[in-house]
Amino acid sequence: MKAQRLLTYYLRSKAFYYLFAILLIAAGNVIQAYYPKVLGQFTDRLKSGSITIPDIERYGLILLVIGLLYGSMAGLGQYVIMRLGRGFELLTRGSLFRHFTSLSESYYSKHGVGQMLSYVMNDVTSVRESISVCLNHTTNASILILSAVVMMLTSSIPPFLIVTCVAPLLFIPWLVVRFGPQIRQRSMTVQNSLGAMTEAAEEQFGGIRVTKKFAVERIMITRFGAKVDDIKANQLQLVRISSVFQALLPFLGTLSLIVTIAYGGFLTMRGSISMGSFVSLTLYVRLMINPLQQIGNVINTMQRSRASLERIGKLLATEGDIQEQKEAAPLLQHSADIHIRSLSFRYPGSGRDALLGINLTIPDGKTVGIIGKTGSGKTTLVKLLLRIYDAPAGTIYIGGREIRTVTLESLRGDIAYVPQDGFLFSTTLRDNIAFSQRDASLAAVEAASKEAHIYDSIMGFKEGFGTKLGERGVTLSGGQRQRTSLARGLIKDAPILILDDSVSAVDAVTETAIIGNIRRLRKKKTTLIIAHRISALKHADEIIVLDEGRIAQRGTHSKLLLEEGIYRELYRLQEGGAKNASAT
Ligand SMILES: Nc1ncnc2c1ncn2[C@@H]1O[C@H](COP(=O)(O)OP(=O)(O)OP(=O)(O)O)[C@@H](O)[C@H]1O
Repeated sequence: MKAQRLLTYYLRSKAFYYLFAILLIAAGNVIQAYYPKVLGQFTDRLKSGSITIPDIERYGLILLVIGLLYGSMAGLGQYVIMRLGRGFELLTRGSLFRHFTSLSESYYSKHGVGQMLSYVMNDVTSVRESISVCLNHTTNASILILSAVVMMLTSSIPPFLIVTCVAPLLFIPWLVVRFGPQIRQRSMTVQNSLGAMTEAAEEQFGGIRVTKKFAVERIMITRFGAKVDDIKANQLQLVRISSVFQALLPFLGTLSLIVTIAYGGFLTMRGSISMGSFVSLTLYVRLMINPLQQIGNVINTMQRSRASLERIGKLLATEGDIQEQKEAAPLLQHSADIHIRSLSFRYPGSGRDALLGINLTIPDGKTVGIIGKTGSGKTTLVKLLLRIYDAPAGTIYIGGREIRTVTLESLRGDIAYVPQDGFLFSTTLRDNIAFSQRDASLAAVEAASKEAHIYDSIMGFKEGFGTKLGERGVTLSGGQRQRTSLARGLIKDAPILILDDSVSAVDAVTETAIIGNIRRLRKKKTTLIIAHRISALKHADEIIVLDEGRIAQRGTHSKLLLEEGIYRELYRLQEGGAKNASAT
């Protein structure tokens, strides 16, 4: 599993530091295990009446040194382990992010942003905590228990007494086998419900404006409340089983202590062992109760983190649907003509074809317009051109090359795609426009903004192109956002430009001006204009009318106006609307 490999790789690469930390903690605990011995000797001296004031000072000093050494060594060891844990967190988050960027749109359409955040936040934190807590507590506990056992065995306490006293602890492995898988299973359920809650939260926050406009806050609160209740129920189940498990381990320790006091006390009364041995034995057994609690903690945490590791592993094993061929070469730019041959496409899991039998040629340097009712397959065609989804083999060619045989970077680099609602990042307007051309000069950014008719709006902001968007910046209107996104596409000056309803949110006058600019700029460059308004594409060399995934009509604007069909009907409706509007 990839996640486990990531963990093993990290632990191996930092093995030296981990070893150093473990040694420090171990040494601290070995030193701490001396204190019952010191107290036992002190008790015997006290009881025999041979103790002097300098002896008391000496014993006090020894205990102080034990405390200081233990505190500093174990503390430093813990610090190193915690630091390394943070390093793992960083590495895993980076790997997950890189992996997310390699996944295809079909993954994102099925998994919400919230769920992805949950992997990056909850699961990674859970694994990080487990590394730190497990190493820390395991070292602490095992060394302390081992030291206690060794010290007991090397003391004057009879071995049969030691074995009897620690016998209840032999049930620990049984408890681990009994409870471990259940804790892991329930942790998995909790992590899944946490993911669902983060996803719901992300969706609710994203849609908060719509919620408010429709005054359905109560419904949204109820829906979100249901997710929270789900987590609560799952977490309570986990807490219940974890608590029982964690309580049983120290309970076994308490049983040991009871046996020690009863049996050890009996032997002391009979004079079989000294009072000092009895005190030491009691302290040793008591010393083991805390480590036992820690072991319980470790096992709990480990089971939880195994659940998270499994989730991360599954995610890392998911591969993007769109894979680049090993022998893929860059798209040659001799010619930017597009050929589509008998293309039919159906989305994975969908019951109907989004495109059916499409044959289309866009000669190099020509402009083609695509119009059609909503849902007729216009955007699907673009997604296939960009390989957001894979079209069947042998159906799409650019510059004479089947698009599956070219590198994704060159394919997407040679196409400037301007969607209807291009996402703008929370950064400056300049950075948003120069998104794919990071080194573009301010003059180039300004020129693209002028072509997209957004320049004046930007200059109206106090900080011009340095204006920040998003949470701490300005909020653009729908039309301003669209034109900023258009400027981002135009600055790319790519061999192929695709406008997907990219001027739908601007007024008719601005649209005419923008289309005029695009015609001038793209005179000898391949351009695909998708629009609902005929005015945006009537100048195209060829216009395709899509209807339910098929090409219903094709031709120039004037030819299509002469034909009976969807185009003429649309023209009649749109022109009629425009005339009515101008008449009123
Ligand atoms: N990811 C998807 N999974 C399944 N079906 C999809 C997916 N995306 C689109 N579709 C379906 O494919 C068909 C064509 O959608 P497409 O987005 O291409 O239409 P469109 O012509 O661009 O519409 P609009 O003008 O509204 O943007 C529709 O029936 C739509 O429901």
